[in-house]
Amino acid sequence: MTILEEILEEKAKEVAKLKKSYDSIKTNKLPYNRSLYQTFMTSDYMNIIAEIKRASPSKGMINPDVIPSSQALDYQKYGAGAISVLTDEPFFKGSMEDLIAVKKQVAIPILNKDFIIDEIQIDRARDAGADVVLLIAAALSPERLQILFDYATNKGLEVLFEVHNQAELAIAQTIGASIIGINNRDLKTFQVDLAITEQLAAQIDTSHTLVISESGMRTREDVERVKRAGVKGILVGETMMRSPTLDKTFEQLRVKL
Ligand SMILES: O=C(O)c1ccccc1NCC(=O)[C@H](O)[C@H](O)COP(=O)(O)O
Repeated sequence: MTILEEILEEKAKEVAKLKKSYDSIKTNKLPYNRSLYQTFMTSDYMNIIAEIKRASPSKGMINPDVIPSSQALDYQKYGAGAISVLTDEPFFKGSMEDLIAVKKQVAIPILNKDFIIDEIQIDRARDAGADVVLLIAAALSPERLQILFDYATNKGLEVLFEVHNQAELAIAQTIGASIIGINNRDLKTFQVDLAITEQLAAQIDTSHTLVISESGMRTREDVERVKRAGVKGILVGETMMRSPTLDKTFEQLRVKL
């Protein structure tokens, strides 16, 4: 079984529990309507989605003691265009409480980074104040992706549609995704290769579609490389979470477009 299959198996259990206990009507809803697309398409600098990521399957513990609200404030202060909060608990040690804490602190768009397989997770993301949700092409059938994509967009959320290969990109384009995340990490093998961004971005009309390069961003050279491929945004987790000097890390990665 691949790690993605393991994660999805756990998600199915989580969703089953959520369906028994989650009451959207009783939830204190936080506002959501900050547009990642608008912010990123009109910026002169490489936009950074800085991630709150305590742990991961590929790296184990990364920063278990992080305080999401203060980390998020720093991200915003140093120039993040958006913040991604990994809310999966079993594999990434995150939570929806992390997302709510971040939302209350900052004014920039918030991405709920999780493994969405059901509408109820989209309701929960929206109630918690997420502006953007993630759909991973490798996780679901094209039909199910279309249904969840429509569900999220009809509720006023933006969707970061994540792809890793040619076939997944074709699905994103058929569905009409306007924000495509190219994950450089193979979720089955954990191998990271920035050439994936170069190969796939070349097939996207980047004047209309916002392309985000995800995973493995460490240096200014990495960012310059994906910039040449037409990318306007990067999603950075581990490098941010391990940085002892976030101001310098942002300075290094936030290149002029
Ligand atoms: O990061 C993992 O090990 C991982 C494993 C299985 C599924 C997803 C995984 N990561 C989610 C992400 O896509 C990254 O958190 C994100 O792109 C940031 O990556 P990085 O900057 O390399 O931490």
